Amino acid sequence: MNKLLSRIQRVDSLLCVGLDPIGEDAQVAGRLAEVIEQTAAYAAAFKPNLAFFLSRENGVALLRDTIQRIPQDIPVILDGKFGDISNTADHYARFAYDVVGADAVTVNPYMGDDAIVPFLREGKMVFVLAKTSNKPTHSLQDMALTSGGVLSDQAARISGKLDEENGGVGLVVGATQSEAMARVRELCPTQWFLVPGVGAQGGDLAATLRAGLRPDGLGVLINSSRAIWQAADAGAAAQELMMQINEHRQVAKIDTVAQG
Ligand SMILES: O=C(O)c1cc(=O)[nH]c(=O)n1[C@@H]1O[C@H](COP(=O)(O)O)[C@@H](O)[C@H]1O
Repeated sequence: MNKLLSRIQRVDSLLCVGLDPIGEDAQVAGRLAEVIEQTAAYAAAFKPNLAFFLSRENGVALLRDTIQRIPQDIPVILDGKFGDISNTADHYARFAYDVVGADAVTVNPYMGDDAIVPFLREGKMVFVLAKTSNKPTHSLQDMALTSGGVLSDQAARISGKLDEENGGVGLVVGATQSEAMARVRELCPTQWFLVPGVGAQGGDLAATLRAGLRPDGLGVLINSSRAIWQAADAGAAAQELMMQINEHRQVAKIDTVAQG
């Protein structure tokens, strides 16, 4: 959390650069190096997605090299959407933190809080999936609870409780879900949200930030993967998105002041 906060302050950015490498194995290492170099100045964090590495020969080595290439002061969120019994989760945590050197992970809360706890470590952060950006035909997250609200609210509450007890726990809320974003922000007023879904998935940046930003203009990390990776100039694409985010942060701050 400290690493994230100092990085955000240093570059005045809430942009998370997603690293979902697509393309031939032979070209991918070079493109990863290029994207990291061109976008680092605008990145509050990087988020490599594990699937895009595991689908290649020597994917774990490529992931480790990629994380090592990222400047030390920029947090790395390994997006593995891990979620298994605690004994197994402990091994995923060792992989993420000790083998490849990530600072944070994404975790699927379907199996409950004991699937999340093994990832809680001093100096590390965990982002728990709450309301994801996809729109499935058959959704679990939208299922009504007998106690009121929907299942994704329960994921938010679990993450809130773990954050209260341990610190370092945030949530994943999709940028395509601005209504849900507002509800999750009510349930979790102080936690950090990792927000994928702008760019290629068409999420509404303005609505997302209006609903998700905390009154201090922080609390949200906006991720973009394909839109940056596929850009002719990845640095320019990252800078442009960072600036758009900052404009909305200004407006949100002005609105907050106006509302008293
Ligand atoms: O946990 C995630 O990062 C995630 C959660 C979610 O709800 N939706 C979502 O798209 N993601 C990830 O965020 C990235 C989005 O990529 P783009 O749509 O290319 O920007 C991918 O790595 C997804 O796996």
